[in-house]
Amino acid sequence: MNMSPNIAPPEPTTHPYHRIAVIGAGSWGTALASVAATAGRQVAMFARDNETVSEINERHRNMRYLGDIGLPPSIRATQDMEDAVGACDAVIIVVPSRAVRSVAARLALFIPEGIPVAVCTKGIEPVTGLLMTQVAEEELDETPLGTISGPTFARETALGHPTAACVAFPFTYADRLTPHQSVAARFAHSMSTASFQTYISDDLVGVEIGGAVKNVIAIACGMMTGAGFAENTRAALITRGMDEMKALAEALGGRRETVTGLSGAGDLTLTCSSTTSRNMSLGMQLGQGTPRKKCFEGRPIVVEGEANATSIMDLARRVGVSMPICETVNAVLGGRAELQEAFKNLWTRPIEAEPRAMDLSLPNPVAATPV
Ligand SMILES: NC(=O)C1=CN([C@@H]2O[C@H](COP(=O)(O)OP(=O)(O)OC[C@H]3O[C@@H](n4cnc5c(N)ncnc54)[C@H](OP(=O)(O)O)[C@@H]3O)[C@@H](O)[C@H]2O)C=CC1
Ligand SMILES: O=C(CO)COP(=O)(O)O
Repeated sequence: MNMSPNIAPPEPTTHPYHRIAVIGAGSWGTALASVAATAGRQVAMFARDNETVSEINERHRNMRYLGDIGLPPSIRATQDMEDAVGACDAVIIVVPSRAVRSVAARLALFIPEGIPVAVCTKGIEPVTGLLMTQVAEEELDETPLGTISGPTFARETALGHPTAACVAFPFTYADRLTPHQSVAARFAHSMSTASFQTYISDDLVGVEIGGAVKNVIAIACGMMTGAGFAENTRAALITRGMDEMKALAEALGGRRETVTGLSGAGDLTLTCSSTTSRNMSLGMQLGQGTPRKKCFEGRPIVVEGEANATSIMDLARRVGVSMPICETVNAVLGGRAELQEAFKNLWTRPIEAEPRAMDLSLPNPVAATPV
């Protein structure tokens, strides 16, 4: 269990990381590279696609992702991961959850010792139930690992719309004595611009659980909207979804209040109310009856809530946390429940305490009501 945070914001004496490598040149990787370059950092991006590398270096655009947004010309792209990380002071991994382990394993071959890595992917690994930084830790050993997470649509971030995110790294004993010199503070300082506001946290578990679970709740909100339920229903799903996130974070050693911050409540607010969210959008299409194969017009889009619903539920069961909304989404996605019926069933569950500390163990009142 994390103790009280005792953390302080960056000070003028906080030294940023000057050279940042970004591994992954999709929409969020491109937006984060743009933030870092705007903050004055030297940025090297690793992209596996040759055309993307040429476009970024020559036209200062990433046509496949965010193609209409100009990028800072100082960003350098390369297809060679060793070249990207060779002279860096800090690394950002930003690939889909299914690729984090293989990317971290490859990075381990080149990364200089002691260089901090922020894993900005949102998910839980299938089978192992590990958070994304824990997956990276298995491959990168002693590397300091953390994340940057919050309500941050890539496109809006890259366009410079005011955005806020939490930079989370575990605190060492020394960090508690000089918090402004912590990895979290230095990373936050490195990524701060006039439109990208950073906050710091030492509760990596709380921040990562917020980022991973909100995607499933966003699918739930999309499903119920698409299926014709109304605003009361969405507000209930967001609020009770946050309760599920808090309970899981706490069971894993995180803090409940972290989940009320940018990475939990903030990201839920964003993604549960906008079809810019791929998770909300997938849910909405499914709720409207679109077959999965036809969603997004058949294009392969990264939808982390779909990719991680089962691993999140497996993890929740393992640590004994009840997550009825996530369970409903997982059952519908897996074809084990009919969407309308499954969401209606959420409203006939036994009465529970809010917050869930107290066990009321009351029967299902709907089932008990005489007809
Ligand atoms: N987009 C957003 O607004 C935000 C996204 N995130 C999170 O960031 C993560 C990435 O999402 P996002 O950037 O949107 O996804 P995208 O689909 O936009 O991009 C994914 C990128 O990862 C690359 N990639 C995939 N597999 C590998 C691999 N094995 N090795 C190297 N590169 C690989 C892809 O390369 P290629 O193009 O060659 O396939 C692509 O550049 C997700 O976990 C998401 O939840 C977090 C906050 C905001
Ligand atoms: O995580 C995100 C914003 O914070 C992006 O959400 P989607 O993956 O649902 O588009």
